[in-house]
Amino acid sequence: MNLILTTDKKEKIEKYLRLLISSKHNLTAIKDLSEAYQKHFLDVALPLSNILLEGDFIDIGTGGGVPGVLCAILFPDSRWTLLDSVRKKVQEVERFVNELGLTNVRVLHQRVEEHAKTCKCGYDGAFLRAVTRADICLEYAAPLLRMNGKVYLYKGPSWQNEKSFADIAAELLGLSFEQTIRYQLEDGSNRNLIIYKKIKETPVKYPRRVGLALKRPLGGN
Ligand SMILES: C[S@@+](CC[C@H](N)C(=O)[O-])C[C@H]1O[C@@H](n2cnc3c(N)ncnc32)[C@H](O)[C@@H]1O
Repeated sequence: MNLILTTDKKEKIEKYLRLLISSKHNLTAIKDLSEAYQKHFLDVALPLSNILLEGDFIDIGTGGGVPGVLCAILFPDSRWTLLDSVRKKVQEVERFVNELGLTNVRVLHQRVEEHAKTCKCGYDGAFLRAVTRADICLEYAAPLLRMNGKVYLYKGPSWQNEKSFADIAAELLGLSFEQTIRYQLEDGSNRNLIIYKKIKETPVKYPRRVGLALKRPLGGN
């Protein structure tokens, strides 16, 4: 991995993973630190080895804070909004952020469709891991990005089936497929970081009202 991990970052990553796996709110099925290191930390960090994240980013559907908390530790000069619609998750992530002393993170309890309506966003990047099908993720993310901003989707092998749906949605949303970064975890699982770039204004009708992206996905049913 090309990422340079200072002692301070290593300590924060371990502290965060310990907080995550010991939370009484069941934010992850993983309860073992070395497994959390592999399946949460390395899953997030490996594909970012040659990427420098600078600017304003959003982690949509952050759950227990993955990937947002880890990215905020790895890239301290970037600013992160961690968003989730489930209050108890957001409160728990807020606690983690305070315990870690991260000053480049804000945590929001909101549905992403509502966030798009209430903020004049202009994020440089939107990250989504394990949220929903790729075309729905793109509808959530595109309206929040500035021009040339990027969507980063963490996907497993399901990506092969999702790509055709995602490409239909991308065309409607003003996004262009940029790159797939393929990587493998120690247990042999194949992973992908999929990157789309905003090349045109997203029509103002997106995202559609709450729930519609899921009910009638742009890529079709
Ligand atoms: C399976 S969890 C994944 C959490 C984390 N990203 C990870 O990789 O461990 C999906 C999360 O997305 C959130 N979510 C789903 N739809 C959402 C929406 N429309 N707005 C905000 N959060 C949403 C859920 O509440 C849930 O916490």
